[in-house]
Amino acid sequence: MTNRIPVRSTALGYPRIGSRRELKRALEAHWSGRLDAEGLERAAAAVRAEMLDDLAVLDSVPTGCFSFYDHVLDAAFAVDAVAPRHRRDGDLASYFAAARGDASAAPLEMTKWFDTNYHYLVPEIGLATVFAARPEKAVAEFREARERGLDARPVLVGPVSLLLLAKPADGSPEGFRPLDRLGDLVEAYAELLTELGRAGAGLIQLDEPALCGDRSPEELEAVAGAYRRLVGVAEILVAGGYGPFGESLPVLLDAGVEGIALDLVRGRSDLDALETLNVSRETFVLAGVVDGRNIWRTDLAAAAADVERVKAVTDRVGVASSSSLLHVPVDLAAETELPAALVERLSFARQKLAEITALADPDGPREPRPAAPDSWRDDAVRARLAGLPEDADRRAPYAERRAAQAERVPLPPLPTTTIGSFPQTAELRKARAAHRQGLMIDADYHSRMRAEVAAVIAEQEKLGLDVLVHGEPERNDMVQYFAEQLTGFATTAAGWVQSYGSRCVRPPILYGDVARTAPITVAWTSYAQSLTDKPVKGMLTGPVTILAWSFVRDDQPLADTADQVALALRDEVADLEAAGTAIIQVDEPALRELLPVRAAGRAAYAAWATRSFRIATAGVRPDTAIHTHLCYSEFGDVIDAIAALDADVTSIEASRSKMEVLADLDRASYNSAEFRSAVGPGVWDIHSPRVPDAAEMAAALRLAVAALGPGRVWANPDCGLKTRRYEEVVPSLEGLVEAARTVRSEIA
Ligand code: MET
Ligand SMILES: [Zn+2]
Repeated sequence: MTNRIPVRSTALGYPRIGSRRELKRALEAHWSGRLDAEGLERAAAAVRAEMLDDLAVLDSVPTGCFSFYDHVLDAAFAVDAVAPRHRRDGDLASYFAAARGDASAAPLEMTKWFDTNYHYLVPEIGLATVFAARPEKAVAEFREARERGLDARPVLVGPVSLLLLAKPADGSPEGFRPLDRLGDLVEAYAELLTELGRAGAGLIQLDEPALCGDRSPEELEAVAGAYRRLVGVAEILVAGGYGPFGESLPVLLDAGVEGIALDLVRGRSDLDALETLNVSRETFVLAGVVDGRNIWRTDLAAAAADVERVKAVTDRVGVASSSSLLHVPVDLAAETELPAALVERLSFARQKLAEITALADPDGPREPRPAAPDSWRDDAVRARLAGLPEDADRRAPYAERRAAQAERVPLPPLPTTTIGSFPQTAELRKARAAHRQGLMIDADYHSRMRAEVAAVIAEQEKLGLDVLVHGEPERNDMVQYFAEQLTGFATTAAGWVQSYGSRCVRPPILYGDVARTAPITVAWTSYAQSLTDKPVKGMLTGPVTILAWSFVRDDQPLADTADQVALALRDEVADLEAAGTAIIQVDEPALRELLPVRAAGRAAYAAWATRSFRIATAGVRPDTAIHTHLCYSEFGDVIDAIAALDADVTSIEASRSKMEVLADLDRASYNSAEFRSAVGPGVWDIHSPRVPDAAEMAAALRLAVAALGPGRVWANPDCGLKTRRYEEVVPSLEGLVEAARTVRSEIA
């Protein structure tokens, strides 16, 4: 080990889509054939140059965090772990084939990155995967930074996380786990590190976020072996970034890594552990005190105190972000419309770099974060929540509800419905843009949207669906739409955050107490209902999803914030019911996303998350049906929580995962004698342009009937139809109605 302090200030990673989403535009132009590979590379170089301009204020500059699509895919390509079906002429073509698929090959699966709304591509690793170092990207980006005279630090996803995030390649033998290939993979990493060293790299950062999850003794053994091998090759900084390293911390330190980057925002228990571990004063620790996941200004006094605690343990301490800054927008300066009191309390990526350098400067500012202004507080909401009866989240027993609902809205077995949205056509988006820019007056915009609702109702009547929707044409986004109409929320002009590939989202900012000032959706639902005798579902977004897809205040527990959102929704639900709506769907697609990475936090999460949903929904009469919808797979972990939502009908993603969810449902309280609620396992994968035929949807419905019993199955797609085109929607729904009729006649 060296005695120098290698890093005083750094970030673990940085937004890479361009401050004005330049890379998004270049990628989409390239994919549509309007920009050649050279043009794309020019745009990418400009984005990297902008990143380096920003990062230059740090004394150690992370490199290699640029990506054409995804950093996990970059790591797979850096060790040549490319599935045979994705190999094309040229690396870039192979890379995009893996990321997006093409006519001859399905893409890699995409899934959520820890408890974030970022999606990574899942590498496929098998016994036949041949690892080989492909250091070109890492070396080139390192050199780009060095040529500017910066002290550059290459960053790569580490080998253990790469394998833990991977899935077994098709055809792998029973029991094979990608981690079984760690020994071979580590040799490829050793070569990557060697090549980076040859190019002049000193410290190299390996991201091991998977070590922020629960790891078995066997996995820890593997971690120890891998790092003992790699520390001989380079000076390695291991970063996590999504919680505490916990049991992995002593393993990494024992393996002799040069340094460790701790997440002192979400992984504060590592700080306590560090104090008891008896580490050498030579240990190099990066104190991740600037939150990489949220947009609040850092409390510099509190952060400096944490840095001091680390300094009491070791002599080599640097200041860093808690995770990559990938999860926050680039620049607060782009927001000119936000209220001053909010701006003063915010910090986006560029502002966070300034906070990091300030904290690294012994004479830098140390002011605490200013307290929230009184105007952000709503005592009425607080009083109402405090006075909420203990049983405000409880409804009548399911059996009683079921009978009352069947009487109020008689439906055939296997009722057909959709999830809410109908296609957001180019024309609708144009109208919305014109309205936003002030080029279309409110009245014209509303009549345009009402005409769309009427068309969507007419289409559904023609198709013969049983439970209709208004189609959500008026909603720009299922969270932002509600955020715009609730107090305590702000929306940004340019606060884009990468969600996957070229896709970015603009999460609203939930800064204060939340309340509803007027009904939000009632007029739309009532109008739709006035056009048809069939029941029209009311359509709301649930409290957990609203939180998950926003930047949320961090000055009180998430549970309290969720309850405030729930109360606002409870009023909306009550107004829908008063307007005569018999079925109200409250979507919770993000229920799985906020599930804590470690098992220890999960029960508490499930308790508050499901209670907030029930607060939102339990105010209704027994004869009003509450539906919910979830659409990202891996339900196994949250199946009991889904049951605890106590919805009357749950529609759920099932077709991509080949109805596997039915097995999970079988284990859940769904099957308990007192709670046998209905389920709509999606029989049409709306994430693909493919039109399924009636026979295949009927086969899926038969599986569902066999698993759940005929009285409990609904027929519906996997998710809303907003991203699809009518050319796909109409024939698919025709097939769905036909499939339901076929299976209905079989069980009659
Ligand atoms: C991501 S879940 C989407 C649910 C919403 N009701 C829709 O149909 O679009
Ligand atoms: Zn969905």
